Order: sequence, then structure tokens, then C-alpha cells
Amino acid sequence: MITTTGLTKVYESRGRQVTALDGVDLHVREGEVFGVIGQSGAGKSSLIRCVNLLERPTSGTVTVDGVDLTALAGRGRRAGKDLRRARSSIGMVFQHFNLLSSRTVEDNIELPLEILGVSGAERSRRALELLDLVGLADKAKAYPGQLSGGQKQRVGIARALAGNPKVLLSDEATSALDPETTRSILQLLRDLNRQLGLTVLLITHEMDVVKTICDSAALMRKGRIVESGTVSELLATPGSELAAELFPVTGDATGPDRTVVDVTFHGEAATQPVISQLSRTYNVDISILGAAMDTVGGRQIGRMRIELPGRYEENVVPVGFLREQGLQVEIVEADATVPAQAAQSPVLAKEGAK
Ligand SMILES: Nc1ncnc2c1ncn2[C@@H]1O[C@H](COP(=O)(O)OP(=O)(O)OP(=O)(O)O)[C@@H](O)[C@H]1O
Repeated sequence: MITTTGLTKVYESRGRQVTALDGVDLHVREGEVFGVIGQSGAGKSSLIRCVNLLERPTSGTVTVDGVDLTALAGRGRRAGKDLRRARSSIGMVFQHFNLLSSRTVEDNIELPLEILGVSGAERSRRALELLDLVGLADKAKAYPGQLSGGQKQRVGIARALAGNPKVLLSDEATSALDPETTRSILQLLRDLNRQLGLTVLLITHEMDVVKTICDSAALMRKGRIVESGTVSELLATPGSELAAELFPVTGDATGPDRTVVDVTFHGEAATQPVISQLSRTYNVDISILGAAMDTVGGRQIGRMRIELPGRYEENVVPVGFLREQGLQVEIVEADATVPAQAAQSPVLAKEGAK
């Protein structure tokens, strides 16, 4: 639904060049919630603003729903019209809501429809329908100043949906909200994603946002995407920074001659009693050193760091059993005498290369 290739943005600032985006290749599938996370200055805002051409990329292409927006932006006056039309299939939600304080809630939502030339009666019908969708049917005649932060963001979301977009871009939509309101706005975005089949691209600096609603995520650093994939793919990637931050597990071996293993559960495997089966089948005592279980996008997912007695070579069979159950298994610490090749199993290497 959204593809960027080699997207680059260089700002000129007081005679100095700042590279905010440095060749970003992004792929957002239709119907998914995709989160881009990164620290301040990583280039997240530049990315989202380039995706709807609010900011003109220095080079590279942006395609949304099959339309190359960068090509439209490049051609004369007619291009402006085509770009505006293409943009109406992209809604945008802002951190500080960007509502007009002198207009009622209903009139704020009608604004993009006015620009599109929709008739008064149709605008009003659509605005009231959207207010109902975001749970604010009784606030049509209120002014933004009379609303809470969460309600203002609901209006911002309704306005973003006015043109019936296929894509919603969210620029830190919950950063100005308290935790409870954040949860309700994220839930609303999730519901809209499911009900309307809306593709959502959001940027955030909060891992909790990614954990709560994202199907896929990318980590940005210094204008580049350094990791990207579905949450399951990330969890299955050994050494993934995003996976480690989504599901941090720690814990040291309790003594020498121990095998420490990080086990990642997702999908069906998450509900199977694999640890007790392992213990019973191989008659081994298993210690749990650390664990993080959670629900991501409605699916149970988690990580556990366990310890088995004995060196890695004595545990090849039980570790193989875990893999056979469909679990992602990573050897954290094998006895120093075990060659690296043995500790890094071929299965893991293969899975890592996917
Ligand atoms: N209009 C501009 N002119 C010059 N430099 C800019 C401009 N906008 C952004 N930058 C620079 O580009 C880099 C990336 O900024 P950007 O706002 O995209 O990052 P960000 O990840 O969204 O950060 P934040 O979370 O703080 O908003 C930064 O070094 C920033 O100073």
C-alpha cells in the first residue's frame, strides 16, 4: 500500500546540509498497522511528511496505493491537482491535533470535504457519520476548546477520515495524551484499521505503542531503517534490537556447565505446555531465569530465558525438541569449549537469514 524507494531528504539549514532521510526503503502492506520507532532526530517526522509529500523528498520515490506521488509532484500546474486528488486517499493525524479553534467540531471535520468541493448537505451527513464512528456523536456543535485532549484527537481522526482514505498517517498521535487516553486512542485506531481495512503508518518514540497495536515495525536511526518486519519476524530474528526491546529478557547462568536458552513463543506454540513436556520427556530440571509474556495484536507472544543443566553438547536433543515444537530458540551462552558453529545451530542460522 505504501512503498518508498531510496527516499532521501536533505535540509539546507544556515548554509549547512542536514540529511534527515538517507535512502529509506519502506514497505507497508495493505491493511496493516505499521509503526516506525526511533529516537528524536532519527528522521521519523521527515519520513511521514515525505510519504504524503507535505515535504518534498530530495530524491527517491513514494508510491501510495499504486500511485507514484513523487512523479505527480514533479509536473506543472496540472500535477498539483493530481497530487491533491491522490492525497485525499491519505489521512493524517497530528500530535497536537491541528484543529481550527474558531470552527465547531463538525465544521473542522467538514473542512477537507469543502476543499474537495463536496456539497453542504453531503458534508454534514458525512461529518455526523464520522463523529459517530469515533464516539463523539454529541459533540458536533462544540468547539475544540471545550474538548479534552483525547476528544480533540478523536476529532482529528474523524477529520483525517473525511475523504475516505485508504491510508492513515499518524505523527505521534498519542504523545500529548495521558496513558489511559493513549490506550483508548490506540484502540480506536486499531478498530478503524479492522472495520475499514485502513492501512495505518504511525511514527512514535514509544515502544508501548508498537507493542499495543502494530503488526509490523521498523527501527530508524540517523535517517535509515536499520530493522524492519512483522513483529513475528522480528522476534524470530536473532539479535533483533526491536525484539529485545519489545520483549526484554535477562538473567545469567547460575553456574558453570549450564546451557542458557532464549525461547520465543508465538502463534500456536504460545499456548502449548512445552516447558513441562521438555522437562518430563528428557527428565531435566529447567530453571526460568527471566520471562516476558504479552499480547501483541491480539496474539499471545513472549520470550523466556531458561537454563538447562549441562553443556550445550549434552542438550542438543532437548534444544532440538523445543525447535520441533515450532519455537524460536537461541543459545545465549554455551560452554566456551563448544565451537561457535555448534552453539549457533544451522536451524537458527537459516531462520535468521529469512
Ligand atoms: N525543516 C528543517 N530544516 C532543517 N533541518 C531539519 C528540518 N526538519 C528536520 N530537520 C533535521 O532533520 C533531522 C531529522 O528530523 P526529524 O524531525 O525528521 O526527526 P524525528 O525522528 O521526527 O525527531 P522528533 O521525534 O524529535 O520529531 C534532525 O537532525 C532535524 O534537526
